Amino acid sequence: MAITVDMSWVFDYVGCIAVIGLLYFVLVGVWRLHLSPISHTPGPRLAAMTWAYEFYYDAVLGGKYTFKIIDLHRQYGPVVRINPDEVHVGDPDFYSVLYGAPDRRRQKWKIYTKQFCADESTLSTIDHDRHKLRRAAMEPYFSKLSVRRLQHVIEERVDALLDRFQRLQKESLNPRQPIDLKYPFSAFTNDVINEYAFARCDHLVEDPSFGKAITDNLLVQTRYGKWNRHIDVILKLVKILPESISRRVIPGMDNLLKTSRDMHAQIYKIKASGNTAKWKDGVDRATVFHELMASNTLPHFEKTLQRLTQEAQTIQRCGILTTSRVLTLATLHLLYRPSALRRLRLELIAAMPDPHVTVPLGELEQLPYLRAVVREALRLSAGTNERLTRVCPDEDLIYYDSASGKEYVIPAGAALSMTTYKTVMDPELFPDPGCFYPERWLEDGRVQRRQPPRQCHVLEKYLTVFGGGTRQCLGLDLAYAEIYLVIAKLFRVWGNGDEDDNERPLGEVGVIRLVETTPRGCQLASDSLTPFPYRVSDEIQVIFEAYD
Ligand code: HEM
Repeated sequence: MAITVDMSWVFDYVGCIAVIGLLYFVLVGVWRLHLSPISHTPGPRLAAMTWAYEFYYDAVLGGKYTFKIIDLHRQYGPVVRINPDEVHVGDPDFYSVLYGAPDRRRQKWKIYTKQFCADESTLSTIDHDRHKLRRAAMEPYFSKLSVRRLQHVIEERVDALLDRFQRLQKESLNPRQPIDLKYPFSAFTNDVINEYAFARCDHLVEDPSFGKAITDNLLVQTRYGKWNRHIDVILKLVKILPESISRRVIPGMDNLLKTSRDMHAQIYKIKASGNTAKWKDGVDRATVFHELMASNTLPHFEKTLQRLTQEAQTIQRCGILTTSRVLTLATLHLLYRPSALRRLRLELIAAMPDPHVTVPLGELEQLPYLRAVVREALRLSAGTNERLTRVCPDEDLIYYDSASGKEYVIPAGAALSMTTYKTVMDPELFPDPGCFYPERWLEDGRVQRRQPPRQCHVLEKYLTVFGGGTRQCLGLDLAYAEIYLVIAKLFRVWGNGDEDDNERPLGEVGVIRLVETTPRGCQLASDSLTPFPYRVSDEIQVIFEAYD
């Protein structure tokens, strides 16, 4: 006799769950489209209804949402809703309103900070007052004054880098083998941040591959930021797996964990030696963590090992690829535009007649063309090329669109963002935005003959690559110091083969040749917090030909 099992209850349950699910999605959709405090903002309905819209551009297409947002502004105007909870403003003049003066409270947004995977760091701190407290304790260490006082620390690494460039051909089995510039420059910025902030040096500049694996791992890690923003649970799960497994699941994970362990051990040592004779032992100057531990303003609960390890990791991560990208772009564009390089070198030779004599940073920063080159390289790097999101907890922000006469009120508590890449690539502000024209930063600068000169001090306010307001980059002065010192010293002694042999300036050591690389090939292909495109074709290949 056949036994029949009544399965109808299973179908009843499934049907019930499906109806509840459908109802939930309908209600969420109605809320997002019609009832949410930002429902009046223009934008694609799909983006307003579901996160899948952004996820598609971020994850499926791979870092394309910034470019899509720029398109959306063309279609919908200066204010666009880009996901269920966030509004994006495309007007560069709104920057100071959004990021605010020091007395305006600005919070970060949880969904934005998830990508840093370091919730307790200053960078990820959501609350305005807590951020202020954490930042104030570190600020003196990264101030302009401190950076100038430690110029010799940075300069020692610049000299090591230049030394290495001179030896490259002799060290290589194939002297015609080009190198990808991002590796030596990332090795340099890595060494500097470790020396400057932690009084330790891994000597990546002297490493045969310039610490290639470490840079590659950092690049891979920047990609996880996007995924983590959407589905952070995956990384959380991977982190609790045994390391032998997690390193196989996620490439670059072993480096992330190793850095975290190293930092942890280093901070543990400092903490353990507090109030003992060993405090500051083994370092020739107090590190930022000695200062943080000793800080009277930072309460005890802010000095935990876990928090300070996250702080150390973000300082390191923030300072390496960003600055290295600017150095790489400056070198590429100067080699590609001989007239700009010639003008820069004339200025450097006059300012540094003996290339071995140290020129104070303050003097280098006053050289007009060098200053213009640094600004233009920063502009082309776009800093972090993703939007920076803020929440204004206690004021509505009002945007008035003069073209349409419309006023948009963005209510307190809503997530609001702007993208520096959009500003620095705006042809209205920077004609021919993809091209390298340091001249636009000179007082009477004009990019093309037919264009009227623009006042460069007017442009300065649009160079927002370091962010703005209370959350502006903490390492700004350190980054400037690295960029000025490398570009000045590098191009003081290396040319591009433009001069006759008998015109060679005193101290010139060789020629840098660009190999099969064009600025067009190196334009931004995908957005991420760290401005490096990932495609292999974006390598910037050069050969250093040292004179005998
Ligand atoms: C050209 C190089 C650099 C660029 C373009 C850059 C850009 C930025 C930007 C845009 C932010 C704001 C992020 C946000 O609002 O969420 C930021 C924050 C930060 N940067 Fe940089 N950065 C650079 C170099 C450095 C260096 C060398 C350090 C090393 C100390 C550093 C450390 C930090 C830290 C700690 C923060 C968080 C500040 C805070 O939240 O108060 N950056 N950076």
